[in-house]
Amino acid sequence: MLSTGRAVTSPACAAQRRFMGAAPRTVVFLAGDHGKRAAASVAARAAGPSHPGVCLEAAAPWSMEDVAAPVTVSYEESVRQVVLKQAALAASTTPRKARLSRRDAGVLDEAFDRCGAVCKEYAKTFYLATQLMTPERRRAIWAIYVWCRRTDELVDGPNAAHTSALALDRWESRLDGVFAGRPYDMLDAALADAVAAFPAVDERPFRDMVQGMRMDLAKSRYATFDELYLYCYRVAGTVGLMTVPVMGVSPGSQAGVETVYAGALALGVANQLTNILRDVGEDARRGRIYLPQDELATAGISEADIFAGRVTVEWRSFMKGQIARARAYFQQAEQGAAELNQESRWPVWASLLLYRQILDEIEANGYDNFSKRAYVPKAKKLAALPKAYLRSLMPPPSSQRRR
Ligand SMILES: CC(C)=CCC/C(C)=C/CC/C(C)=C/CC/C(C)=C/COP(=O)(O)OP(=O)(O)O
Repeated sequence: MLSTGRAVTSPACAAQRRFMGAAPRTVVFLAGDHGKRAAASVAARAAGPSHPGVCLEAAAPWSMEDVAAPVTVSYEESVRQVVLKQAALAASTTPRKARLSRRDAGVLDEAFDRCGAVCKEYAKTFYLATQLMTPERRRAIWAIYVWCRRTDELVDGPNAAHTSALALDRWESRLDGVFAGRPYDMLDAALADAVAAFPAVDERPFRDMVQGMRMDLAKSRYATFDELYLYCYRVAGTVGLMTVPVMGVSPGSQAGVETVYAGALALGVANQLTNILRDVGEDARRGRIYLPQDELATAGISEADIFAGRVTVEWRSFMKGQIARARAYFQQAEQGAAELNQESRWPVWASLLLYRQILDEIEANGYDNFSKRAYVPKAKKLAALPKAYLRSLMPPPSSQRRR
């Protein structure tokens, strides 16, 4: 249910339009979080009259209070609303018609085997750690992984130069087919079967990921961290929202499903920020800078510095701040990971511990991420597996709390 109240265009929206030439985007403030609402309300009054062409990106139940003072919010807040909505779907058991008949079981087995093979090839450690999960969960995770990989390849793969907005539109229609039980090919059929088996898996994060690919086609600069956050949510945080309903929350958890979803989002954001920090040089050679421009300016770093790969005092200090922020997201992810179903925790801890180590390697390289690629040596990667396994055996902290 959406309000009919006054809404205003956010500064972040204006920045986005500057970069993307997009239609005016307005986000209205939604239920909860009184402190932020008060602050946002002041911002809204300052922003002036409402804007035509309102587009609501976040939808959640309204209270009368919210109707009285709907105001603009940051992308971070609108993503938070998406997460809350996804968490509310966690208990969803409405069956989907997408399951193929028993006759097709052989075809599906083959499709899932293929998904497993792709996962094994590109994400070995993660694949290995999925072996502890129940077969139904494991195959669903592989199918989701393969869909994400194929989506990413549209803008990052060998044929990326030929990917147009139209190709992404077609890919999105195929996605609708998956959720409607009309898969296009075998790999889509595997995903259709997975989302039928786990009805709490919603189409929204999948569509948002395609939006992330659209952003990549249209944009090569990010004005603020809020803009970058939206990008990180779309291309990586969405993976967390797609997979949590499959992985499941520990029956002993008292943490609330929102904590788990927020942790999953945080892991995606942390991984993506890490990926960005590792690849600054590589991205710059493609003319791309995935770092907040306002923060670069404050640090006294110009685009020319980045293109020339200058590892200055300013750069090191800037990188320290960026790394600290990525680590904070990893920390939030830990809280969610600990509350997952025990058999699903291992792959999550493995990916968290492994990816976080890249940040240590950037430090070890003296913050030179222009000419050196930070990578985790094989021995360290292997050592992370038993460490992750031990972590996965620990009961959810919330189950230990006294009630
Ligand atoms: C923490 C909780 C509660 C749940 C976990 C939910 C999950 C699985 C989140 C994972 C999110 C994730 C793996 C996002 C992808 C992020 C990312 C930057 C992937 C990079 O992929 P590649 O491009 O293949 O990486 P490399 O370039 O390092 O090979």
